Amino acid sequence: MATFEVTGGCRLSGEITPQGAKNEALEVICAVLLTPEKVTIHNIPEILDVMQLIGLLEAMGVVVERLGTGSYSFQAKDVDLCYLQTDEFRKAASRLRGSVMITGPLLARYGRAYMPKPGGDKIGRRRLDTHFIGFQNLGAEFDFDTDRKFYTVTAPGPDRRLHGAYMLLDEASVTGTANIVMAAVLAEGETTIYNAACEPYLQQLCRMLVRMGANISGIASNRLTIQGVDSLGGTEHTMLPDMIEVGSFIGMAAMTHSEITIRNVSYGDLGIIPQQFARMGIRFEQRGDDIYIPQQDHYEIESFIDGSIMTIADAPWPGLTPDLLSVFLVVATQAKGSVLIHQKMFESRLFFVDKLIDMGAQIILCDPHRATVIGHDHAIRLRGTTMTSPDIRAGVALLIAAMSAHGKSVIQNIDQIDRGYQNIDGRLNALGAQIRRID
Ligand SMILES: CC(=O)N[C@H]1[C@@H](OP(=O)(O)OP(=O)(O)OC[C@H]2O[C@@H](n3ccc(=O)[nH]c3=O)[C@H](O)[C@@H]2O)O[C@H](CO)[C@@H](O)[C@@H]1O
Ligand SMILES: C=C(OP(=O)(O)O)C(=O)O
Repeated sequence: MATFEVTGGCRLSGEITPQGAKNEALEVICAVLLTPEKVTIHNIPEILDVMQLIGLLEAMGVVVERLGTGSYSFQAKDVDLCYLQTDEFRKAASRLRGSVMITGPLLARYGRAYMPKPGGDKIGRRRLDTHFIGFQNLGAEFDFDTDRKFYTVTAPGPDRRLHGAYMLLDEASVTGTANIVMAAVLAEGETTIYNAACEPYLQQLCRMLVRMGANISGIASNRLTIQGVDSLGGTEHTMLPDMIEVGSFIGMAAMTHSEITIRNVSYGDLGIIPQQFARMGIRFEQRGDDIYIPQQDHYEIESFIDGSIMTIADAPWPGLTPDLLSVFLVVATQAKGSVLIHQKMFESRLFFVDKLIDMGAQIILCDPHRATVIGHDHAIRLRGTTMTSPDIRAGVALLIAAMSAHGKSVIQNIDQIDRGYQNIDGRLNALGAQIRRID
């Protein structure tokens, strides 16, 4: 089990550029299955989850070429659907969440798809109803083998083609919307998806599909209308920077009293994230497309206008992404003031606070969804300790805690961090951190 040994108390300085967005990568890479033509994608983060998805596509027969760092071409001329019924596929696909998005494209193009229960973070129940009810709305038949935890979907009729439909999703599921959009672009007729997720990565997916020949309107809204087409062609696509990485670096700079510049953040696509950090009292400046964070000794959490304690809660885009709440929580441990962190979407994502409490943080876990943090205002430093990363974002929150702490910390199970952050130790050490990877 790979481990980080972190020497706390080092201030960072300099510039850092965010990697391409993990969650966009998982969507757009699955979309290459929609066409026999070549699709070239730039700014792909070469992180564990993404490399596993690329490996999965290769095993399915997609010809993948690495053109340079983060640039790949994909050509899905002949896809081996039989591979999808092998144990090897089952094991590989169940290692990551994003693999679920091969279902929509395969169903659209070949009229059938198979999928094991996908992996991803163990952060509570992660149902897939939205995906499969969406496919059923398009006419597909669906079967779930409860013993093997295996899903099968089949398009209707002898021509095995999906049919456009109106649907109101019961929740704005990100991967669910991506899957249904990818199924609908090749369906016959018009599909309307209301209560669609509309975060920037979905917008990017839709724009890429339009360049491939799809007909989608309403992009960036929660109501997408898709006129099905007979086939799609190749394209070239450049991915956005990862907003979760940007947010993680802002929090890290504040916690470690560091002065850093985060380059090329695509500020307009960060939504409410900068505003939320500002409400935590963290100062920063937008400089062109960069974010400059000055060294600051204190940051004070605002109260609401009526004087009540601030709540930071997640919500579907344009609300605050749930993937940053662990970072907000750890940053609050050294703020002046108190905050309630309310993780509405996932029910098992806050248990890592036990580790922070061991380190000396003042946190009350109210229930699985809510934690109250009373900040130390840097009067008391966290103490280094040994901990295990339970999920990708808790992992990075623990890394931030360790970097700010007094003494050495050991973080085990850092595969969880590597799932989403590329060469995080190398990039942070270049700014002055002391993180040692022990294999
Ligand atoms: C590979 C990928 O892209 N993963 C992201 C994707 O996962 P994923 O697409 O799996 O997450 P979903 O959007 O489906 O839902 C996440 C959770 O939130 C709940 N939910 C969702 C929508 C809603 O309106 N109300 C609600 O309660 C769901 O029941 C589920 O438990 O989106 C999540 C939510 O932004 C992120 O945490 C994940 O990083
Ligand atoms: C929950 C996350 O990832 P996944 O959906 O891939 O498990 C995340 O990126 O924070």
